[in-house]
Amino acid sequence: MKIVIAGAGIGGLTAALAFSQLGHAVTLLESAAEIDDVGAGIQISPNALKVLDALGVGEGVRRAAFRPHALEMRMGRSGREVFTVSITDAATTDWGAAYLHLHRPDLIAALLEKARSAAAIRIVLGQRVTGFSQSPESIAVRCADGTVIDADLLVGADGIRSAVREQMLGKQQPNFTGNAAWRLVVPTESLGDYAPPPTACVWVGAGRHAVTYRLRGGALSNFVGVVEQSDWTHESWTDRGTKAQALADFAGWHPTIETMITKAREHYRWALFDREPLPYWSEGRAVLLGDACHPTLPFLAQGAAMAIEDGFILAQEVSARDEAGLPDALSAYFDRRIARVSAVQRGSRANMGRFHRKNRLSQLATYGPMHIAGRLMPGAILHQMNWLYRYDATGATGATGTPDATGR
Ligand SMILES: Cc1cc2nc3c(=O)[nH]c(=O)nc-3n(C[C@H](O)[C@H](O)[C@H](O)COP(=O)(O)OP(=O)(O)OC[C@H]3O[C@@H](n4cnc5c(N)ncnc54)[C@H](O)[C@@H]3O)c2cc1C
Repeated sequence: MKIVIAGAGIGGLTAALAFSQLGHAVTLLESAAEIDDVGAGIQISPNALKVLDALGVGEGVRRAAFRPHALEMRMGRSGREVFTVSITDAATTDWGAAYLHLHRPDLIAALLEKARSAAAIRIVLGQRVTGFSQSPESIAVRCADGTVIDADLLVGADGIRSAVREQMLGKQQPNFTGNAAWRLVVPTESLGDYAPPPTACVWVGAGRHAVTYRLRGGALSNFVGVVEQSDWTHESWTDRGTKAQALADFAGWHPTIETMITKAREHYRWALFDREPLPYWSEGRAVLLGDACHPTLPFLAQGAAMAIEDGFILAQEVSARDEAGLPDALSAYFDRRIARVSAVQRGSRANMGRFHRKNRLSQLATYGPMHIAGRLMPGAILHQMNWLYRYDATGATGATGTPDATGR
């Protein structure tokens, strides 16, 4: 089939590789003049890495990654440990792949290198998709410069403000959560004694939390700091912020946090959005994936992982039938994905509440049991991630995980 994909982000690139591997011709249209990504970190969990392996980018990703040895939670101001749980080799074996940290541009570069070497993928930069019209036989994809491309299937991988979704379901703003996320990356050597631990570490405090981890074999350190920003209005959503504002947001926090903010050269602040699950993801020959249909809060670090799984499963379902079976393929794709992504959306929201305990009493009630569980049953904390991490969209490892949080 002739597949047009709108958006060459993590989801669009993954889908392009999956479709081309299964013998389809792909045109990937990206509105930006260059494909790169913000200098921030991303956690790639085992469920996503299994897909990247199946697409032949796992090795490139591993070369660029950092592998943390533990999950940790600490109090933001004092740095006191709530729990530390080792990510053992046994856990990694059970999940079926490693848990990695990457610099986002490194992940994009690994996907892009593979896509550029695939004869069946044509990448067009600076080409913004504005809409589509379709008949039962084909779909015509319209671009901002007047170009029209005929295809058998249009995949909207065009992110949270998707033009493809807008045409399908009308213009609806995603919900602003009242939170903004600071994101910065800093060379680890510049931090001296205040380098963050070589773990995935969540620092918790009243109305805010931070996550620190290492990238690029440890050479870079990443900081994501989430702060309540309920006074923000539509106009402030694109306000990128300054170092002074980041320091003010985390004033009095542990020197690791303050030093990371001080030493970073660039400070970005992002408004965080959420959206209720959509009733459908396709209309005729147009279909959505990733943030275009399920923007996910970052509190389970699964937004990109879900886009990666989506792209692979969509290509599998489409390829399992001939063109006449396209409506069934798109229904099967939705049915295989909706329970899992909805559970991730709910789990992310619940984690946001857990991390942002306001007063001492609710902090004690939340972090106290976590502290005890970390000491007495560290395996139980890792076990909670099994439904997410064991899942294998490729089926190559026998799909030991479950598609949703109920364990079904
Ligand atoms: C603070 C923060 C931390 C996060 N951390 C993690 C993490 O650790 N792990 C994880 O798995 N996820 C994480 N996420 C989520 C993750 O970043 C997103 O879910 C993921 O990038 C979505 O990928 P996507 O391809 O669907 O969309 P996007 O990455 O938004 O890509 C969309 C692409 O489409 C292009 N585009 C837009 N409109 C058009 C158009 N009309 N025509 C053509 N091209 C278009 C854009 O330029 C872009 O390249 C985090 C998110 C945030 C905010």
